[in-house]
Amino acid sequence: KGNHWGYGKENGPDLWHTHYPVAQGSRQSPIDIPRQVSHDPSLGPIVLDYDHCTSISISNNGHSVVVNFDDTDERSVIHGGPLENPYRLKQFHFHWGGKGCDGSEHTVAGNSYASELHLVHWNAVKYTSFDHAAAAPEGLAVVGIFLETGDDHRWLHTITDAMYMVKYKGSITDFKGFNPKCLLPSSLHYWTYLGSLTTPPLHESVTWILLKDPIAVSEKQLGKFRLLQFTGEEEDQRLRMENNFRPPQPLKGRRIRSSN
Ligand SMILES: NS(=O)(=O)c1c(F)c(F)c(S(=O)(=O)CCO)c(N[C@H](c2ccccc2)[C@@H](O)c2ccccc2)c1F
Ligand SMILES: [Zn+2]
Repeated sequence: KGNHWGYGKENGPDLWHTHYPVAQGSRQSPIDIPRQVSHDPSLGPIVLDYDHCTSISISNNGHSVVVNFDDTDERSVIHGGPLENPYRLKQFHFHWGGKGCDGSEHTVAGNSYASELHLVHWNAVKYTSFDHAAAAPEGLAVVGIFLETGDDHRWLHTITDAMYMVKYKGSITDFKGFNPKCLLPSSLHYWTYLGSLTTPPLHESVTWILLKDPIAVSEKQLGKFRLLQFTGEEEDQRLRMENNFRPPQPLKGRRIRSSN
């Protein structure tokens, strides 16, 4: 109905181009990362400076579960790697599949992971607001981290425990003092390429930085993501939030670089 986009048959990724023509643009995300990627020795390490980061809330916006941060100053930024400026952390969210199915957005040599975490940052040096940055070519930097099923992730519990408070679309609750540094894998080796948001408005404004090493989370923890609903409490339809991922898009000649 209308241009309310989603992940269902009637409003899913294959239909987004009708309201968001950029969906068929030249730098869309996600993509498949091929087995062989050119190594660029000039690419320095990515630095995640989250020590004074301030999470504010956790919310269900009908598309994903989102942890929002206070981005009114340079408290939590990433810099280095392919980035010319520091970028401020604004929010992070996840994409995941159905029971026993993979749900990452990027794939590696054709293989999907169970889930993918996105840390969304914006360039507050060059742009005056997130919304301006979000529509500008160098405006956003999103760090992607793959989740694979394995042992329990000791810190992910804080997020999955809060999920029962934001089960329905439109719900939000306090979520202070969470530092996403605890969700990083041991190695910060990464792939980087120029792409887009993977949801409408699909702005081609993202420098993607994908960490090569996945983190392990348990099937039980992933199951808690699927207790979330796409729909609001007042709606009679109860749609379980799962498979909220866009499939890989054409590379269209883009170069993908690998850190050491
Ligand atoms: N995979 S992705 O990183 O491209 C992505 C998502 F997949 C995604 F689901 C979201 S979302 O906020 O959960 C719902 C869609 O707006 C955002 N959220 C964007 C956003 C909103 C507020 C703060 C940071 C990021 C997105 O909603 C957005 C971007 C630009 C302009 C308006 C909205 C997003 F950036
Ligand atoms: Zn995302």
